[in-house]
Amino acid sequence: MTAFDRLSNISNVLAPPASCSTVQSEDIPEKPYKATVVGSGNWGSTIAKVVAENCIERPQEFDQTVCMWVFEERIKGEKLTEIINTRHENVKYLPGILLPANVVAVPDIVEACKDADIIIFNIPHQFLGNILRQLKGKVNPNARAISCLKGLNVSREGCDVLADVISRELGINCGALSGANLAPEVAQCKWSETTVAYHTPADFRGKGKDIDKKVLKHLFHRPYFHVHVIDDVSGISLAGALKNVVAMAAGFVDGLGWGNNAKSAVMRLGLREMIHFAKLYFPECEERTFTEESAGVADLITTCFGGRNVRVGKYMAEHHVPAEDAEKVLLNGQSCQGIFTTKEVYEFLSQRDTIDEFPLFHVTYDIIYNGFPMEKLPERIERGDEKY
Ligand SMILES: NC(=O)C1=CN([C@@H]2O[C@H](COP(=O)(O)OP(=O)(O)OC[C@H]3O[C@@H](n4cnc5c(N)ncnc54)[C@H](O)[C@@H]3O)[C@@H](O)[C@H]2O)C=CC1
Ligand SMILES: O=C(CO)COP(=O)(O)O
Repeated sequence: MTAFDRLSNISNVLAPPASCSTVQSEDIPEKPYKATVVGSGNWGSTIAKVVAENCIERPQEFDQTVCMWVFEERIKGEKLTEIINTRHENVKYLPGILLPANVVAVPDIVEACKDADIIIFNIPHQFLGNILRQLKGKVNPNARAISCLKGLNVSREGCDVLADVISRELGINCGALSGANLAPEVAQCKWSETTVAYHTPADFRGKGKDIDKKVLKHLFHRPYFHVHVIDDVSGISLAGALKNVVAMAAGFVDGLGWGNNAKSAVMRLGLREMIHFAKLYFPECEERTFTEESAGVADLITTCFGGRNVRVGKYMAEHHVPAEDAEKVLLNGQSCQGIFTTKEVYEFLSQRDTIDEFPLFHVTYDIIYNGFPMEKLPERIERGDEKY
């Protein structure tokens, strides 16, 4: 039985009571929008859960089935897709959380996306290029996308936010979702906020026919997951990527036992470098995205206190091991994006000859990749901080 054979059974089981629906007539589209999630890691599975809950509550607005593309692997001999579709739990990447039965795990990326009106990308960013190559020319040309990825694309040509890479490669408009959202907390329905950013495209087909900001709010907002929708796609994307570099440095401070004041200093300078980076290379960004949105300062704080990046940095300091080893020991297959982003940011700033304007990003790179002693971090950031 394929994943799709199961869909009709599932939607029968899930037909919601009429009282569940809070949809107003103006929100009802010509045909319910179909959402697909690409990715099934810690955050991918959590966002699939959030979206699937909303699809159940809004049957006139959204198709009842949410396909979730799963990078297939075997867990004790069983396929992960089969486990998800029968037990409704992602036992590897989001253990202990029951996924709604309308989340259907699909191992074939093209099949998962083929009828989607909205494709939500949620994978570690080192895998994005390969995914887009497989999807190119195969998605509905009228589809829209949202990137939940936190990372950057750096090449010889420059630096792009990932929403722009998705738009360019697939020819579909792409916004972003980013915020102070540690997945295990959101998955347990603990209250949090997030930021969604979306530009209505020039070829917008009209209300009821196309995704707009209100549809996105309905798709992602939950009583425990408060969505604020803005325009600044580049701003929330950069903030989500760059805070991972700062969190690695915050982890070094934790591991060295230097205390809260030192960690706050690193976070302060980190926020300053994040904003400086945005102003220099993405002038369309708004500074207040960094200082006022969940995707800005709040995400920096939560990641530096409870995220995987800070834990990896701390482990490196405590055990004197390379970042990749710490990632393997701590994360059971999950990914620490700060390791890649630190390198990508360093390479981009070096190409542009501006690395000296970013002493925290620079020393974090030197610690992870060049064996620079982390105890000397203050010397590097004190000196650099006075330059601008
Ligand atoms: N976990 C979290 O708390 C949050 C994560 N994010 C961001 O969301 C994005 C996705 O992160 P997570 O879902 O947490 O992923 P994760 O860190 O749990 O990564 C594991 C995922 O990578 C997949 N994978 C492994 N090898 C692969 C391959 N060769 N090709 C394709 N996929 C492969 C695995 O199947 C699994 O789904 C990242 O950019 C992350 O920074 C954003 C907010 C919160
Ligand atoms: O982005 C996140 C929280 O918003 C998750 O951060 P980590 O990847 O460090 O766990």
